Amino acid sequence: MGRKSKNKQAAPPSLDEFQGKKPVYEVGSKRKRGNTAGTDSKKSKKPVEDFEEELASDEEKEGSEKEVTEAKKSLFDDSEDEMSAAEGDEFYDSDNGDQARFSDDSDDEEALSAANMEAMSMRLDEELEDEEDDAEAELMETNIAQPRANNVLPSAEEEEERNHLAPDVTIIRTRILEIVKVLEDFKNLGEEGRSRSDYTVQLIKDICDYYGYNPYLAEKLFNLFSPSEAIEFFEANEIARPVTIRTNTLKTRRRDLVQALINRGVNLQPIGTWTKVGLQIFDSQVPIGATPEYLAGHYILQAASSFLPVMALAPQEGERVLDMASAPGGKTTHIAALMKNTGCIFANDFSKPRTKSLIANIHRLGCKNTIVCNYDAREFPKVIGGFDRILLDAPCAGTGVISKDPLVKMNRTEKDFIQLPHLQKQLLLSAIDSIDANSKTGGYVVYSTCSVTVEENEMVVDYALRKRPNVKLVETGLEIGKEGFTSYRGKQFNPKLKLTRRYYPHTYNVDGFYVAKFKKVAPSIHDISKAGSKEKEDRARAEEEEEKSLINDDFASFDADQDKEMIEKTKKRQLKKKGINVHAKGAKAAIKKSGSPKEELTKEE
Ligand SMILES: C[S@@+](CC[C@H](N)C(=O)[O-])C[C@H]1O[C@@H](n2cnc3c(N)ncnc32)[C@H](O)[C@@H]1O
Repeated sequence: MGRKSKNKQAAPPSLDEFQGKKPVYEVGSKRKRGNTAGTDSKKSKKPVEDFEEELASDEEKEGSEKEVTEAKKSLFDDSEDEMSAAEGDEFYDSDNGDQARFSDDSDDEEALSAANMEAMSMRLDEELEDEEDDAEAELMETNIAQPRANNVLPSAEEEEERNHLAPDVTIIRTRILEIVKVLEDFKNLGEEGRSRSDYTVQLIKDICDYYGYNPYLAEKLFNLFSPSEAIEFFEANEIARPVTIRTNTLKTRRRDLVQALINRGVNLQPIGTWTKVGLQIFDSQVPIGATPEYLAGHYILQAASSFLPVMALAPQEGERVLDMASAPGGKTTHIAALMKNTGCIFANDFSKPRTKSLIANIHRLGCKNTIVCNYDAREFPKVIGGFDRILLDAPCAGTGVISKDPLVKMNRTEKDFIQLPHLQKQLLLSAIDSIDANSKTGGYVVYSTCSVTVEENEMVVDYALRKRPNVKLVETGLEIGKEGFTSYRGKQFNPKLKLTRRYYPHTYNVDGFYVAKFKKVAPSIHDISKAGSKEKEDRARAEEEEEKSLINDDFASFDADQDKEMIEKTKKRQLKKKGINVHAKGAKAAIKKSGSPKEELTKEE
């Protein structure tokens, strides 16, 4: 059961209603509009830039013409070149634009335009402040005499009885909120004879039932937060993030793009003061993925959080930069823009199909300093080294982009959180070894993921710091973001991990993300290593064995005896797809002999 099934039943109270607060944002409400991407929802908004004011006054003249209040417009053409990771393969990136849709806005809602956005935004902030004051007062009152929460947890008989019935999501929702309340004040509210873990176990079970997660992932994500923050996180994963675009400064200026899009009936606003190129789209009369400006490469549909790793990388003109896992190129093209098409970018990706969308984006956005390559990035620096800066936007479990790909909720298992971190660690070491420690302008590696788990983030970074003492963590230079963990569930990390940055959907209304920035301070023996991915794999296995961490044996090895049958079947299927008769004379031998048997067959036939 997932949360969607609940919609037909009576609406249960929200967490904020339950706690005496009003929600910070709601789908399709004015509140959501006021909640600019990348702006901490609890803080007041700063004024938008001057040019928006100019545009606003222009727009005022034609205000009524530009009212764009039609409900639910599907804004995007399924543009192939910004292929979503979910479509392509198991890896995630946060720029899955085609998932973004607008929700219905109520008819009586005042249309937001460049002319009134400032006023509306201020009004919303004022309302929010009032609501927060009321909520605080209410909470104070409630705190005076909180009764013990009896019968929050179901008795054994109730459980048994319920096993035969369809789950009632209203009951589950209410219980989730009650348990959160108890856990936040266990001493006073906990029922006698019940432990904290009794409540936690029931809460995680309810989270699985209500939001549709598998128990393993629900617990992993729950453990990242306090109980109430965890529910905010799960709630935020049910809501689409704002639709955002990045101005391609190789082709236009943001103010010109704003004017062009307003003329086409697009309601938009700068994302926040932390980016000079981002725009949030509220509503549009035209498909955002098919405007002439889009086709001319003046912008790219890109999640706001995807700007952050590139901003942290801060590439300079004339540098040599490697984007290790670059498809479909949202970040590569941003790097090219910051470098003003000078220097040289190596845009690498291991997936050949994904390099098609990478190449398409590079062409559309007019990047002229970029070379596309198709290596397993663990092969670096054997392929080429000596870079000034490297971005490793690593393949990850995608736990930061669940609102775009809800399948993550059920599909991610324990195995993923062993295999992916293992790959991420190897890739990060390769990145470090491929940097020129004597670079005059750089010497930096940025590691990022669109996942929020500690295994894929702090643990990977901590591992790299231990294995490569010739690097140190430095400030990311990013204005927003929470500090990385320096300890987690009894595990201590390098204290400098606090320099890394975490992003969550419920705090910044952006996709969940993680960013760490390293500076290489000295060369090391590994820099000249000619080891390829295979040797590195073996070495990493040996090292992890030593450290007694577990790596599943089936990771990266497909030639075990029990796999033989499967390998042959796959080969046959590939041959059939290519139109080759698998029953032809000699086909069997060719299948056995070769990984790419086409040539063999042609010869034999
Ligand atoms: C998070 S996505 C990258 C998104 C990209 N940076 C962007 O902004 O558009 C991760 C990418 O890693 C690639 N990948 C996975 N394993 C790899 C490896 N061993 N070497 C290089 N790339 C790899 C996947 O094909 C995928 O495109």
